[in-house]
Amino acid sequence: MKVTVVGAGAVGASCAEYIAIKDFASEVVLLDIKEGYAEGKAMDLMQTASLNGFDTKITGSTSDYSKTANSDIAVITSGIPRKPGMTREELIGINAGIVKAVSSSLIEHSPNVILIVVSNPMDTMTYLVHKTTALPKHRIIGMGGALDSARFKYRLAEAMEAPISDIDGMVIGGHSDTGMVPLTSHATRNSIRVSEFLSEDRLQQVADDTKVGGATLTKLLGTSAWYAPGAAVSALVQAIACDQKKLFPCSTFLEGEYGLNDICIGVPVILGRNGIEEIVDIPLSDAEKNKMQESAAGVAKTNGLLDV
Ligand SMILES: NC(=O)C1=CN([C@@H]2O[C@H](COP(=O)(O)OP(=O)(O)OC[C@H]3O[C@@H](n4cnc5c(N)ncnc54)[C@H](O)[C@@H]3O)[C@@H](O)[C@H]2O)C=CC1
Ligand SMILES: O=C([O-])CC(=O)C(=O)O
Repeated sequence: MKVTVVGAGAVGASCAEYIAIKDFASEVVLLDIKEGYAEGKAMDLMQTASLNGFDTKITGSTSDYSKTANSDIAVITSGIPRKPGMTREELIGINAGIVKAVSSSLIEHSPNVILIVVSNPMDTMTYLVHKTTALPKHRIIGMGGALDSARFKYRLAEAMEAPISDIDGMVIGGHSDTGMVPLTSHATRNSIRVSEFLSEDRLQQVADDTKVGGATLTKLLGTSAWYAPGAAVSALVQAIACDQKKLFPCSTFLEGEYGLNDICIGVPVILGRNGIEEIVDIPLSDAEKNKMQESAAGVAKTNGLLDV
């Protein structure tokens, strides 16, 4: 199993590290445009192998896509992150050109690749890849919901003073400060609805904190987060590589599911060796349906800024 990660910055390197530590891939190639940067990150990570007990071979490349040839999975993290006070949508001007060029180079060298798009604004970047490449839709996956759901579970556990392993919950919708739809009515603590433990106001606070999870960290760090994003990407890569058939919310091209068309947005999907093996269309309450429609309208507005 060969995995390429484009962008050896904060998220790309974290993602490569988690993939290596889980030891399910034979090879990880890190690629960046900064001269020597990916090679340096790869060497540094390889020097953790004997300490962390993995055999995954990590190599680096400066813009040489021949090194990525025949990748089974490729992750696109190349592009700029936001600074405090910015929205993800403001990154579109620079990141769209990068994501378009990178996806085309990846596919040229790995025609059977499954692409995972991370660069922001992620739903629009996923749509861009859908519109500008000939890849079938099940091989274009946007990562956002897995991260947002992890943050949702963190906030729920915090509010209930419960261990995170007790909590289950999911966030669908657009990966944006306003567009996320945390499914509070479906969230549970060991199969008991979280509304049994938390007041309506506290649950609303959890949902609000979840939606601005990325912005909160950006304010604290001066740039956006990388540990949880890297871990979320590695979980998707592992689900595909190991054919786990796991359910994650991912951004995928919709054709009528959730009443939406011609858009990539976060919905529950099953991930296995073929990429997105099924879109799971779950029943939503009227309030959740409305939030999903509003979220889609926001993503569509950003998509309208693309030149496709
Ligand atoms: N979807 C999600 O849930 C998340 C998305 N992100 C996004 O991921 C992206 C990366 O974030 P960070 O790693 O923190 O940024 P970073 O600045 O640390 O790393 C980005 C890397 O991309 C490289 N790069 C730029 N243009 C390139 C090109 N054409 N080819 C190859 N490499 C290129 C840069 O040299 C840099 O090393 C940002 O757009 C950020 O908003 C970050 C966290 C979560
Ligand atoms: O907040 C950002 O800009 C990066 C990101 O998507 C996240 O951490 O959720």
